[in-house]
Amino acid sequence: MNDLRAEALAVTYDDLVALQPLDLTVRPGQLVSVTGPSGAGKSTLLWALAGALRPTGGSVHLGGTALVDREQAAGLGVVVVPQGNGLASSLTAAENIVVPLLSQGVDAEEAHRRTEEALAAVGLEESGNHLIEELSGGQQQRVAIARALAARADVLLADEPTSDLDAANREKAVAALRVEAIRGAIVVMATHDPEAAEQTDAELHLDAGVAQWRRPLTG
Ligand SMILES: Nc1ncnc2c1ncn2[C@@H]1O[C@H](COP(=O)(O)OP(=O)(O)OP(=O)(O)O)[C@@H](O)[C@H]1O
Repeated sequence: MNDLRAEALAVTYDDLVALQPLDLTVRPGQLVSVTGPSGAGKSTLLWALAGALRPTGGSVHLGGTALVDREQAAGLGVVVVPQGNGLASSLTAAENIVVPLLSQGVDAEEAHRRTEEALAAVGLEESGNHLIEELSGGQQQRVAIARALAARADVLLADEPTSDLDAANREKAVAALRVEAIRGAIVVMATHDPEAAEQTDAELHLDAGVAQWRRPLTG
């Protein structure tokens, strides 16, 4: 698998500099947290890494390929767990996971197997048939994580994936992200949660768009 590399990546919204030029390389197998206060630029960085934002400056590459838009990045295995989960509320938890897999051409049996495994990884093996609108905020967040797990991403970008979770479920969610890294994925998680950040390999701290390593990546 390929490195994810940002070079002089910068984002400005009108007059607001949301992300100052940033160089970052994350390798397969690494789990990195992005921390910082509200408005620091964490989501902006994740969306820029996801190819969803056209940066004002710099570039993002996955291996030798520049990420130019969200569709292309998704096709290269770049998966996002968005803040606010992005699930279809009138579908069941399992349908939210299985439908995108089927639309990507994953064989039906394999799609259902991955869905069951992913729901189990976040402790929701009993909730697959519940409509999203019937689930709590924390359960919905876990479904969003499960959907990303089932996608078998090369790059998994999770925006505050544990914000609505209690301690036990947070542990499970971070453990599931760790398993993704062990599988060989690049995993970047924005978080406000110091305990979740502590469990990652490195912590990049953002403040007013300026990034500094609190714990740098090694290896
Ligand atoms: N689409 C947009 N247009 C204009 N300004 C934006 C836009 N999105 C974000 N911003 C601004 O850019 C800055 C960084 O926002 P961003 O959402 O990246 O921060 P964050 O660290 O993820 O915050 P939070 O922890 O609250 O989610 C903020 O000042 C925000 O108001």
